[in-house]
Parts: sequence; C-alpha cells; structure tokens
Amino acid sequence: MGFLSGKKLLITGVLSNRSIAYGIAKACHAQGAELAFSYVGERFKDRITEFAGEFGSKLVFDCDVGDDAQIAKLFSDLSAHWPKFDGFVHAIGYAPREAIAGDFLEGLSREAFRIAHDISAYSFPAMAKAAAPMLNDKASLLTLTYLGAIRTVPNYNTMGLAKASLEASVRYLAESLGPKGIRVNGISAGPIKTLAASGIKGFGKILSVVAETSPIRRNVTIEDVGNVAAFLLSDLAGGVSAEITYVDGGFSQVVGGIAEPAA
Ligand SMILES: NC(=O)c1ccc[n+]([C@@H]2O[C@H](COP(=O)([O-])OP(=O)(O)OC[C@H]3O[C@@H](n4cnc5c(N)ncnc54)[C@H](O)[C@@H]3O)[C@@H](O)[C@H]2O)c1
Ligand SMILES: Cc1c(CN(C)C(=O)CCc2cnc3c(c2)CCC(=O)N3)oc2ccccc12
Repeated sequence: MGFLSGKKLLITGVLSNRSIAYGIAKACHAQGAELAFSYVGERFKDRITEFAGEFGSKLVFDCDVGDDAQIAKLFSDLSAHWPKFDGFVHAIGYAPREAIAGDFLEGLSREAFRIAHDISAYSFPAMAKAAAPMLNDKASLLTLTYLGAIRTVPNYNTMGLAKASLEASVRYLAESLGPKGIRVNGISAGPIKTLAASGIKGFGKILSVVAETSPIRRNVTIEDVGNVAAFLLSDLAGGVSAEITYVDGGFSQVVGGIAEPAA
C-alpha cells in the first residue's frame, strides 16, 4: 500500500518519457495514485494515451491552457469520471523562443511577455479556480518552477519574470484554498535535459556547471523530482503549503566558482 493509495491526481505536461511530469507520474503511480493526464495537441493523443496506459489509466484530455474554454472543458470532461479528485500537477511552461535567449531587453516585447506569463504563470491559478469545486479536502496542487524566478540566470530572461509570478501564485493560492484543506506548493527543479530544454543555447554548459558545483555533485533527474512531488502531493506533507521546495542537489545554496570542482 503506497502513500498515495486512494488519491486521484491529474498530471499535466507529459510530452515525452523525459518530461518532469513523466517522472512525477511514475513516482505517484508507484505509490498507488490513480492518474489522469492532459496534453496539448491532438497529434500527441496516441502517445499520451500510451503513457497513460503504462500507469493503468485511460483518462487523457486535450487542453491548451491558453484557452479558458479548454480549461473549463478539461474539468467538466474529467468530472464525468472523477466527480471529486485530490489534486493536480502543473508542469507547463512556455515563452516565445526570442524571450529565452540572448540579451533580456533585446528579446523583450509586450507580446512575448504576455504569452510567457499567460502560459507559464496565469494557467496555474486559472486551473486551480476551475478545479476548486471538484477538489476533496486534503487535496494538493503542485507546480514546477526554476531558480531563474529569484536569481538572474543568463538567457532565462522573460521566463524568469513569469516564474516569479508563478511562485507568488503558489503563496496566494495557498492562502485562498487553505481554509478548504487544500495545499499548494512548488518544486524548483535543477536543469534537466527535457524537450523544453532542447535548443536552449548553452544548456550543456549549465548542466555541467551544476553537476560540478552542487553539493551532491550531480544533476538531478526526473526520478529525483518525481519522488519529492509524490511526497508533496501526499498526506505525508500535510503540514507543507505555500512553499517552494528546491530539488536541485543544493546548487542554489552554493556560491558558484569557488568550491573545488568534483574530483
Ligand atoms: N527541464 C528543466 O530544466 C526544468 C527545470 C525547472 C523547471 N522546469 C519546468 O518544468 C515544467 C515541465 O517542463 P519539462 O522540463 O518537463 O519539459 P517538457 O517539454 O517535457 O514539458 C513542458 C510541457 O509544457 C506543455 N505546454 C506548453 N504549452 C502548453 C499549453 N499552452 N497548454 C498546455 N500545456 C502546454 C508541453 O505540452 C509540455 O508537456 C515547466 O514548467 C518547466 O518550466 C523545467
Ligand atoms: C534551465 C533552463 C531552461 C529549462 N527550464 C527551466 C524551463 O523552464 C524551460 C522553459 C521554456 C519555455 N519556453 C520555451 C522553451 C523552454 C524552449 C522551447 C520554446 O520555444 N519555448 O530553459 C532555459 C533557458 C535559458 C537558460 C536556462 C534554462
């Protein structure tokens, strides 16, 4: 009997078996959770249906979080299977490419800023608002953020601003939903080679610097993130809310460039 037995959880953001959301789904399934999935793009339906099958689930829904009607439809369709459920994972992030490369100001535009904040930040409270009437007490909401929200990470640029907003939404959602017994948290994950990381200039360098600098002297994996996510989604974390938990091997706590590189 896993520590998520009896929990019904919606997982967004599974795009490949390297997705952080895939690691989270795997860990939650291993602890006995019942899972549902959302994805974006009809062309991925078969792939996501296959992933869901790996986790004993047939519940897959197409939802572009940039469209309020699709968010509403996601939860009305889900309610046909799950009148009530126990939480969701928001593993969604996007900014136009020019907004996450090169000089911050050169890549800055009102449209790129709007899109980054709409998809990467607004979508989390928007999903929470739509899901709230269906959430059991002791439900748990979780989003994924990055160090670039609080520290300047070269090239992360407008995504850093969106993640700062996302992290603030964790605190305000926790305040709004807490009286209903619902907890809201974030995981700030270290860099992981996923599709969202592909094509990022200098990503390889970021990975190697982190592997050399972080106290655990390695990069984190989607399994590392998945295990902490499963904990935060469970009643074991009943006393944790409005919190950003770092799953980055301690990297964010070390002043770079001073420690001896790993032997
Ligand atoms: N990979 C990393 O280094 C890293 C580190 C810290 C945080 N994160 C965050 O983790 C989360 C998951 O990203 P990932 O690294 O697993 O990459 P990924 O590409 O596997 O997942 C990103 C997901 O966002 C989804 N998405 C994008 N636009 C969407 C939209 N309009 N509607 C619905 N879904 C949409 C994609 O379909 C995809 O499933 C993101 O929030 C990302 O910012 C990633
Ligand atoms: C780490 C790290 C990441 C991974 N990460 C934490 C992320 O949050 C990735 C976010 C992301 C958002 N939008 C897009 C893309 C990635 C690539 C494809 C695209 O067109 N748009 O991205 C970086 C960008 C610059 C510097 C570091 C990083």
